[in-house]
Amino acid sequence: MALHIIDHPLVQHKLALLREQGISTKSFRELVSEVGTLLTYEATKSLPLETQTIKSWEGSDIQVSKLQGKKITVVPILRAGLGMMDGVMELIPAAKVSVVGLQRNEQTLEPVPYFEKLVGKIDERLSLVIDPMLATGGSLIATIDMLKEAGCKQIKAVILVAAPEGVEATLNAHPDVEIYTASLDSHLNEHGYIVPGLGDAGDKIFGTLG
Ligand SMILES: O=P(O)(O)OC[C@H]1O[C@H](OP(=O)(O)OP(=O)(O)O)[C@H](O)[C@@H]1O
Ligand SMILES: O=c1cc[nH]c(=O)[nH]1
Ligand SMILES: [Mg+2]
Repeated sequence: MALHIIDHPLVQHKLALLREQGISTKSFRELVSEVGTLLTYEATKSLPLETQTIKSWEGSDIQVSKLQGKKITVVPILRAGLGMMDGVMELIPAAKVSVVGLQRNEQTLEPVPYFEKLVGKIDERLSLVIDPMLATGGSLIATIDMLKEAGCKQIKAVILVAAPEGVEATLNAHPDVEIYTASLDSHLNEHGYIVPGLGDAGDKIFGTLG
């Protein structure tokens, strides 16, 4: 299945706290990071394991399961994606980071690229794209385009809140990509904001609201 809605009680509780009007920058930041960790746990569930033989504590040979050598690159979409970084890296601390900078034009809602620094050998890696918001899908689709152009073959997106419009557009453009989200919300408003959504996630994480 290409869309995974994570209904774990901890995810849903933290999402509820994120939706509160007037939430402080500190609380918003902490919760975005925490939900990032929990969604990453789900998004990495299908990583392949291999059996290895090791010496146990009392000297016998035992068989254990370890992650296969599949390497991961985490891909935060600037700015708001940075808010999930610490939480995501807590579970996969050895992952390399590929940074993509996109800013939505507030009139046209088109993503405007301004930065791209991908890690090497991306064709051998799983890309885990992280962004709190999937609205029209323009930013995620542009990021996936960049990753595929660089040769990446396996891509998952970890999103806090998604709009149906953005999920549909992304899966139409890139049916092979898997999306993990805490919520599929109702719709986009006339300004392209997700309803009920979280408001402007970048501004709330960086404290640039108002
Ligand atoms: O699906 P879309 O319609 O493309 O909208 C989603 C994008 O918009 C937000 O970023 P924004 O452009 O506000 O930049 P910021 O993170 O710097 O605030 C959000 O973090 C996504 O990247
Ligand atoms: O609802 C939205 C849509 C785009 N970007 C946000 O930060 N929030
Ligand atoms: Mg923003």
